[in-house]
Amino acid sequence: MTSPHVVAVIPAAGVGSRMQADRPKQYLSLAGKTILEHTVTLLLNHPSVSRVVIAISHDDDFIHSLPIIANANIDLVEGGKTRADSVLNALATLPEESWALVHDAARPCVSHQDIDALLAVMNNSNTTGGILASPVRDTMKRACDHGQASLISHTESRENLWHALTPQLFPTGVLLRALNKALSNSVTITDEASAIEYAGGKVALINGNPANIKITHPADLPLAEFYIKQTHKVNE
Ligand SMILES: Nc1ccn([C@@H]2O[C@H](COP(=O)(O)OP(=O)(O)OP(=O)(O)O)[C@@H](O)[C@H]2O)c(=O)n1
Ligand SMILES: C[C@](O)(CO)[C@H](O)COP(=O)(O)O
Repeated sequence: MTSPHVVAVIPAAGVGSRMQADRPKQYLSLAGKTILEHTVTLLLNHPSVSRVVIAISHDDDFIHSLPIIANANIDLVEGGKTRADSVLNALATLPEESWALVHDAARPCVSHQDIDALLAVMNNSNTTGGILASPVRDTMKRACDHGQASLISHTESRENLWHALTPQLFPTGVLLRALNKALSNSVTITDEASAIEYAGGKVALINGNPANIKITHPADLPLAEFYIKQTHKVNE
């Protein structure tokens, strides 16, 4: 049986406002390469990934300075106003029968081992697809919504609560239709799984390494640098 066509989709069209850097965070340097180069390289080097599609901002001034972009298995598409729009634009260029492995550019520390565990969902007929996720480990508090951020409103149960990570893996055609349905109904979509859930699909949670952090704030950079050095040893 031929293995399904898996295409990595990398949303990389954000501005990284929370990072407060002089450039979009995916172009900040970690361990000698940009964050985007780390992410693209690890996906290109995975044996099950046939192509990589990167969604970039229409005014991206950095992408063409990255040597890896010349790779024949990389396509660039224009991103959109939101992450979901950027993913949609990339999905529109893929074969309907492929599987889309959607992974944030800002998550350069994912391991091939975790990607292998996620890919197994393609053989599970009981679910639409799956996502890497990590169980919540802290007590969760909901803040008061009276503008007093430091006050606790109440404690939420953390039972069965998970952090959604990426990659998130779904059949391309199913995901495209689910995203279009959710967005056309003005549903707030912050990950692919929420669109699949909205469309009535079943999403498998695959326990992933919490080192697969999304670089969001300045404090994440030294942590990501440490994890990247660990992940390189594992992925090689
Ligand atoms: N319109 C957008 C917004 C985000 N992203 C991408 O989605 C991923 C996760 O989003 P996030 O961490 O929020 O990145 P930014 O939107 O850049 O960050 P911020 O919210 O701090 O501005 C990032 O790789 C980002 O580049 C995208 O492709 N298109
Ligand atoms: C997709 C994601 O990384 C899963 O946790 C997250 O939803 C992205 O959120 P962001 O606000 O776009 O960074």
